[in-house]
Amino acid sequence: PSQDKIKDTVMDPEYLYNTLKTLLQQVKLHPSAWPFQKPVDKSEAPDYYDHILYPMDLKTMTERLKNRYYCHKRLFIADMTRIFMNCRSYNKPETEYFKCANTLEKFYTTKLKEIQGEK
Ligand SMILES: COc1cccc2onc(N)c12
Repeated sequence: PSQDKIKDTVMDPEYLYNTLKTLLQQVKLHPSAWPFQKPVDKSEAPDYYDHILYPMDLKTMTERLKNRYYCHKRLFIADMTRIFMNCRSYNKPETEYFKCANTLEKFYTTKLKEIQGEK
């Protein structure tokens, strides 16, 4: 039993890492992910960083995952949610970016629930 305990504890970080890696990969491959692959370029939105204080993107999340920053699910969820919140805060509802955020968030939330074993 004690041996199991040790294995279980060790497996957790690896299990979390691999689960988040798969989820992030699926999100990055989604057709609506294109606006979020890299940090917003100032040349495309000169005032973006005046409005958005905590930018986030899928490339940064990939680096954070690799650096083992996501030691708990909630850290991953916080960064992913920020991508969508930033987009909906800076862009108007009728824009392509805003629509991509909603579509991608629906996909992401569905995948997350599958992992968490929710119905
Ligand atoms: C290429 O993505 C952009 C370009 C210009 C403004 C933007 O706000 N949110 C974005 N994802 C965005």
